[in-house]
Amino acid sequence: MSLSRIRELAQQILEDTAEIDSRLECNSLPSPSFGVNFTQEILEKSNISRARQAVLEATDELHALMLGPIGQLTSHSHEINLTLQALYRFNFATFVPLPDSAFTDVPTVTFSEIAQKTDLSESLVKRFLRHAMTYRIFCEPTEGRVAHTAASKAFATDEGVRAWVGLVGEEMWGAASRTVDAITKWPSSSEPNHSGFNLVHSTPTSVFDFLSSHPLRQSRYTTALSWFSSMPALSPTHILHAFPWTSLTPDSTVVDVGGGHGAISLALAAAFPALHFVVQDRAEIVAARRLRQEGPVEWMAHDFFAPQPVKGAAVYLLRWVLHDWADGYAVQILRALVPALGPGARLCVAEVVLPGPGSGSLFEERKVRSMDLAMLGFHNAKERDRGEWEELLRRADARFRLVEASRPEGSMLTCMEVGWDGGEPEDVGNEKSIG
Ligand SMILES: C[S@@+](CC[C@H](N)C(=O)[O-])C[C@H]1O[C@@H](n2cnc3c(N)ncnc32)[C@H](O)[C@@H]1O
Repeated sequence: MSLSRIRELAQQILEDTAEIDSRLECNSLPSPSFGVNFTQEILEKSNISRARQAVLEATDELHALMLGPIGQLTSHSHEINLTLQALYRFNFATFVPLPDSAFTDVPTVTFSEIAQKTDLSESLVKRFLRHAMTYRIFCEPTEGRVAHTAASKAFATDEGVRAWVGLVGEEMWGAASRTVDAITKWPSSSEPNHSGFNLVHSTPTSVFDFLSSHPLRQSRYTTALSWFSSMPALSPTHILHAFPWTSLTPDSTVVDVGGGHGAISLALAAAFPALHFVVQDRAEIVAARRLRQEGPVEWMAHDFFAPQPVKGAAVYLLRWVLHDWADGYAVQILRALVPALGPGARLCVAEVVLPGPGSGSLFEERKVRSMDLAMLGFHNAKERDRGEWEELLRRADARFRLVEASRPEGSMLTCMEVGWDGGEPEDVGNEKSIG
C-alpha cells in the first residue's frame, strides 16, 4: 500500500533530519536548538544545505496540510510584525543581559527592569515579550524573568539584522498595509510615488527621494540592504561564477550602475584584480562613503536616468536595480546606457527571474513572489519572469540581445548576459571615455 502524503513527508523529514544531525556531529557541531549559543552560521556554513532545504519544504507542506483549508486562510499572524516593530522601536533586546561565555548560566532580567528602561508600562513590555516568546524570540526560564534565545541574541548583537527588522517593521510593513488602497487610488499608475509607502508615510515623493531627505532612515535602509545582500541567496560570490568575467581583457572597465556601497564590485575586484570598476549611485549614497577609491574600484555620483558618462566600458552591471522600477522607468534606465555602448559591450543584469507558476518548490516560489509584492508596496514596481525581461530589453532597444541566463545553485538572482548589436558609443563632448 502506498504511503499517504503526510506519512511520505514525515518519512522524508525523518531521513533528512538524520542526515543533518550526523553531518553536524561529524563536524563537532551541535544539533539545531533555540539555545542562546546556537547561531545561523552553524546552519549555513555546514554541509547540510540540500537536507536543510528539503526539511524546510516538507515541513512547510506538512504544516499546511495539518492546518486544513480554513486554517490556511486564517492562521497567518500579522501581529508578529507588530511585535517585531515594537522590539525594534523600544530596543527590548539591548536590556536583556548576554551571557559572558558559552559555559556560564544564561543571565535574566525582570519585565519591570526592562519597563523602567523603556518608559513603557510593565504590562505592555510583558505583552510584547510574551508574544515574541511564542516565536522563540526571548524565553522566560523562570516566571517573571526574561532571557535571550538564539534569535533575540542575534537581534541584540547584529546591527545588520536589527536594521533589517527595523526596515521591515517601520517602513515595509506599513507600506504593505496600504498597498491595496494605493492600487484603488491609482489603478493603472506606474509612478514610483503611487505606492502603499506614499500613503502610509503621507509623502508625495518616491522611496529613494524620501530617504535622501531622512538621513537616519537612509542609513538604516543602506545597512539593512547590505546585510540582506550578504545572505547566502544574495551573496556576491554567485555573480563571480555566473558571468564570463575571465573573457574580459585585462584593464577592461566594469560600470556597476546603482551599485550602492559597492559590495559586488569589491568582491569582483578581489577575484579579478586586472579589471577596473566604477560604482555609480545617487549623490548622497556616494557622499556617505569615506573613500572614493579602493584599489581598482572607484565611486562616482550618477543618476542612472541621465546618459551614461562612462563610455566604452566592457560591461555595465545592473544588479538588483531594475526590480525597483516599473517598466517605463526600467526602459529609461536601459536606454540611458545606449549612448555609451561600443561594439562588443555587454550588460550583466542580475535579478530575480520569476519561475513559472508551480514549476518548482512553492516554498521557494513564495519567497520571490513575496519580494514581487514588496516591490509593489514600496516602489510600485515588480519582479519579472523571463518573457517580461526579454520584452523589457526589446522595448528599451532592439539591439539588446539576451545571450545567456544562469542562476547559480543557491542564488536568488539570475545573471542575464545581454549582448549589444550596435556601433560605436556616441561622441558627447567631454564625457568620460575608457580606453
Ligand atoms: C536594491 S539597491 C541595489 C544595490 C546594489 N546594486 C546591490 O546589488 O546590492 C538599488 C540601488 O539603486 C540606487 N538608486 C536608486 N535610484 C537611483 C538613481 N536615480 N541613480 C542611481 N542610483 C539609484 C539606490 O540608491 C540603491 O543603491
